[in-house]
Amino acid sequence: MPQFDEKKAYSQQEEVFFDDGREIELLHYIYARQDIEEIRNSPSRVLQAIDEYARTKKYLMNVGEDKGRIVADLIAEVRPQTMVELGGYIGYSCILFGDAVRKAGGKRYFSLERNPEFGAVISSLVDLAGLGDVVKVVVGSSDVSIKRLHSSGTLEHIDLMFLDHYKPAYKTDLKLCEELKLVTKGSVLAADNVIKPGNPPYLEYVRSSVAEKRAALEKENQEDGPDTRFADKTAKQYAKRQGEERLAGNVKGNPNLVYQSELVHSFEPTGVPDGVEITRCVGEES
Ligand SMILES: C[S@@+](CC[C@H](N)C(=O)[O-])C[C@H]1O[C@@H](n2cnc3c(N)ncnc32)[C@H](O)[C@@H]1O
Repeated sequence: MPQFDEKKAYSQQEEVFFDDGREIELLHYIYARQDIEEIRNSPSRVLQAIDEYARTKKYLMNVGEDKGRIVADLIAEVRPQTMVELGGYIGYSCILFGDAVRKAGGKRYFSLERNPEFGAVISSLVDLAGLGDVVKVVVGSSDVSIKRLHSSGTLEHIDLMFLDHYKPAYKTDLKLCEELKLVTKGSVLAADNVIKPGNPPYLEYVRSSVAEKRAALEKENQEDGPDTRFADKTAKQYAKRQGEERLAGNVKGNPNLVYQSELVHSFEPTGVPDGVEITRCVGEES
C-alpha cells in the first residue's frame, strides 16, 4: 500500500467545496504571482502553482499528484494519439495529462467540461501552460459533446479516456463510446474516484464478462436516472448550479468488448484513500 506524504496535503474539503468563486480566485492568485513569467509555458510550474493554492488557500477537486502520477505513467505506456477526459474542472488533469500526451508523441487531448465558467478557467490555464496546440476544451454535457465530436468526424477513436465527471455518467458515457465505436479493442480507460465516493455500477460493468454483460442487457430497463446505489449527495452534486444531469439515454453499449480491469490504490490530494480503476479493452467476441 502506498504512503501519503502529509506535507503535500490539500486543504480539507469543506461542505461547499467548488463553484463558490474559488475557481476565479485561483486565476487571480496565479496571474498575480511574482514568478508568472517563469510559470508561462511550463506545465509543471502551472501545476505547482495550482497545488500551492489548494494547499494554502482553498481545496480544489483536482485528481492531485498521487493519482495523477498513476495516469501519467499509463499515458507514457499506452502512448495515445487521442485522449479524452470527462470532467475538466480548472484544468489540473488536463495540463498534467495533456503534457504527458504531447511528450509521448500524441496529437490531441479533449477536455469535456459541462460548466462554461470552469471551461473558461481550463482554457486560460492551458494557454498559460503552453499546451494550446494539443488541448481542445469542449464545453457542454459529456454525452452531447461526445456525440457531436463523433458525428462531425473530429473524434474518430479514443485511445485513452480519463473519467472524472458526474459519477452516474461513467457507465452510460462508456456505453455511448462503445456504441459509437470510439472505444474498441486497444482502448484504455482510467476512472477516478472509484473508492471515494465510489462507483459500483461502473466497476460492475467493466469487471463483467461478455456473457454477464449480454445477460444484463437482456434484463436492463433503460436508465433514465442515477443508479440508486449512489448517495443523494453524489447524484445531485452538480444540480444546484447546472440543473439536473441528463444521462446518455437509450444506450446499449457493446457487450462483446472484453475488458481486463484492475484497481490501483492511491490517495485524494487531501490524503483520503481513493483509487483509479484501469481498464484495458483486450478483444471483442463475436
Ligand atoms: C472532479 S471534477 C474534475 C477534476 C479534473 N478532472 C481534475 O482532476 O483536475 C468534475 C468536473 O466534472 C464536471 N461535470 C459534471 N458533470 C459533467 C458532465 N455531464 N459532462 C461534463 N462535465 C461534467 C463538473 O463541472 C466538474 O468540473
